[in-house]
Amino acid sequence: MCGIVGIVSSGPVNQQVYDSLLLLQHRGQDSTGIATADGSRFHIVKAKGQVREAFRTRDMRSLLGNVGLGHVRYATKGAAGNEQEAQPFYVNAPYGIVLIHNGNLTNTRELNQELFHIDRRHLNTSSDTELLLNVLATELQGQVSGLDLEPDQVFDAVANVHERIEGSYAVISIIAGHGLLAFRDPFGIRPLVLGKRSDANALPGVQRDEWIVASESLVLEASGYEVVREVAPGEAIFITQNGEMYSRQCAKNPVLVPCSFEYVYLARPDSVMNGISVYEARLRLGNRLATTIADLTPMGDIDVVMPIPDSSRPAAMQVAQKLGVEYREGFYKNRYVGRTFIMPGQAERKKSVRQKLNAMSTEFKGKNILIVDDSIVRGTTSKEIVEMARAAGANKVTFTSAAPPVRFPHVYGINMPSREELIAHGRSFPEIARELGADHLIYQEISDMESAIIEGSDVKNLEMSCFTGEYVTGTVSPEYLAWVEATQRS
Ligand SMILES: O=P(O)(O)OC[C@H]1O[C@H](OP(=O)(O)OP(=O)(O)O)[C@H](O)[C@@H]1O
Ligand SMILES: NC(=O)CC[C@H](N)C(=O)O
Ligand SMILES: [Mg+2]
Repeated sequence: MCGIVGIVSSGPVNQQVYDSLLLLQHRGQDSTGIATADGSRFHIVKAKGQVREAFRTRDMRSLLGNVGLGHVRYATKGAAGNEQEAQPFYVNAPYGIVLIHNGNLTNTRELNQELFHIDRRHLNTSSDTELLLNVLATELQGQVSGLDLEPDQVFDAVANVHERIEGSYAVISIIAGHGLLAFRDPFGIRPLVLGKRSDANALPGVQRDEWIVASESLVLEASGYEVVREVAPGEAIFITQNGEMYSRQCAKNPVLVPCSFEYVYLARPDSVMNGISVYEARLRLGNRLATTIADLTPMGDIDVVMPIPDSSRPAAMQVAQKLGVEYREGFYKNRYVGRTFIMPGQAERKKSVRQKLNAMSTEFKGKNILIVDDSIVRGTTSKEIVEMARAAGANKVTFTSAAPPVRFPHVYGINMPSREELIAHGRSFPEIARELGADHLIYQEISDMESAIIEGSDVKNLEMSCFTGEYVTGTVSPEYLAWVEATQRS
């Protein structure tokens, strides 16, 4: 999923980009990077790890310039621990371009061939973002003849990029000496929001705006930007170094199909995405789940409802309220351990669940516990949690998930490439419950998840492939999925 941000100001942007990345840390913990443009000169710092540990004071001092972008990575293509694949990526022609990307391309094999055999471009990593940058550079090269660059030339290049690449992509890029470019794939699978505020650095008497594009609206809110709007699916925004903003629809048949998993787990609850408050969507997911639970479980069987911190809290609160059962927090969370699902490697994820959560026996002894999590993917968290609840003296453990069973690989920016690792793949509900060690297991229905998320909004469809096996981009074939399964590690 990754977190991305780009800013155009008339003063230095390094601290603003850094602060924004801290707010997006929940979207990626593998590596991080910032690029700034000082006139036509780029300054780039990227490193493994999280924002606070990656950037030193001397790095920040080197990041000069009034246009900047930043990235926190959760790897989906290439290796998580590889510094070479940390973003941003850079190419020197035309003009000099740096680029960051949230999403995952699904035609990388074809692009690799095209870029090498036709465009004569060399790629030095297995990152799909490096491919994307080189496609953009090739298409931009095709549009320009001199040193000048018109917004329409940039938009024509993006239109060609849309024709060539497939998958999900929210992209921010700086074209040296010209400005900041941002665009979103024709399905708007990954989020991107545009904001502005009056530029306090502007020269006396000059009125200009400072612009920001970011993965989540909370970044804008926290820094005093007003939300202008979401970047539309297929749309490109170009903001010159002087703060003039241009936009154009660059895709032929754009249609909004945003990722359902953003609402279930990825995004921060205080963000609004595509007009939907993530927090409210999670409350509604809890309401719907409560109805399913009430249909399937005799109420006398539950003494307390418990969330698994952090992401399931809003849903669990609603489940408790709707069922009229007490809400208790029995798992204490160590705030210094990050999100376990986005850590690379199963051994680390498993170890971290124990480091992160501890069961307080006073809340469990002799009780029938209904546990609510936002989702069960590999079952890493739920297996450990059930064991911990039992060790803490729980009588019966009912495990519930505010999302439906995850049965299919995700190829649009969440690293779950193989079916085998998904606990719900090829298993019936009783079999999954047995695997988890739970007495009962209840999942949200797919249609309830969809309605809960989009209720009251203009969004008509959601990208739900990991629940349904239906992929919105046409070329995701069984052969492609088998190739991903065979070649990608999670
Ligand atoms: O079945 P699994 O493979 O374990 O994946 C699902 C779990 O991972 C996530 O938690 P995470 O610790 O990443 O983040 P959170 O603190 O936001 O809940 C999610 O909230 C579930 O608890
Ligand atoms: N999760 C993401 O958005 C990943 C971006 C890109 N595919 C990478 O692996 O670096
Ligand atoms: Mg969790």
